[in-house]
Amino acid sequence: MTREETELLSWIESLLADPNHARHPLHEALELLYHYHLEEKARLERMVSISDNYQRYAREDHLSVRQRYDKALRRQEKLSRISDGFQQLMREHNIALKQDSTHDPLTGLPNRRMIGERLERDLNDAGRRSLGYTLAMLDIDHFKQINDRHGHETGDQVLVAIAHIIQQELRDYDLCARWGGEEFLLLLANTHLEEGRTIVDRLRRRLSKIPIVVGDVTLSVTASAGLSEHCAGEDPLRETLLRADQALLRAKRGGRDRCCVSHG
Ligand SMILES: Nc1nc2c(ncn2[C@@H]2O[C@H](COP(=O)(O)OP(=O)(O)OP(=O)(O)O)[C@@H](O)[C@H]2O)c(=O)[nH]1
Repeated sequence: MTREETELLSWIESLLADPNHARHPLHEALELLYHYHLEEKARLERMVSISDNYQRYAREDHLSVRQRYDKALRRQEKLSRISDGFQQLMREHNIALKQDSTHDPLTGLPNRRMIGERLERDLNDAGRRSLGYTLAMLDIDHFKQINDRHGHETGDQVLVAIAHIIQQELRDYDLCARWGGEEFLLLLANTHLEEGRTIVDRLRRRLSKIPIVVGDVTLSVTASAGLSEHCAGEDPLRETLLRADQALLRAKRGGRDRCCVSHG
């Protein structure tokens, strides 16, 4: 209420209260007008108050819709992060599973399973077949003595070192797998038998010259090998490999530290 309004109202109140004006012809009209004004004023104040409340509720309602939206968005983002993390985990898990099923856990070399797949693929490749395809079975000599003298764990580390040397010595397109125990199978693609013998002999020489150090033990190893070249129509994992195995047996019987070949 403004100051003028307050003053006017208190003036009217004092006029109405003055007994000298009680019989004035306008007294009753002024009194009615005065009360009418007070009622109208109260009504107006109620309407303003309702309007204010309505605006406040509308603001709060708008705010809570936004808050709900933000919360849902945050939850969605969290779910997306969890889902991304889960998918990444599954991808890593699949890669690890594939690695475990196709590689030897000790040396990290491909295992028999991978060799089977690779042989099938390579030997279906007519180009590679015509360039020659040689298998070499390489076996470390007297490996049992290493285990017996230095313990199985040292033996393990020697196998890891041997795997490393073989891989360094081979060409990029060759493949070395751990066939079992101290036996390694080499797939020499684009290679005829005599070239294969040269490669494997070079590898054996290198293997025998490199000192293998495991903790405070330093030792050297020799290896024997049997080679066979895949012939057309031959089952590589049965017939060609069997011939390589027989050649290896001859190398062992012939005194070890040597290479024998099977001419098919
Ligand atoms: N440390 C270790 N030893 C292994 C592993 N796999 C096989 N061996 C051992 O390799 C040895 C192979 O022995 P043999 O088959 O008698 O052959 P060798 O002593 O190498 O003799 P030749 O092959 O006849 O020269 C055994 O003592 C096996 O226990 C392995 O993963 N780790």
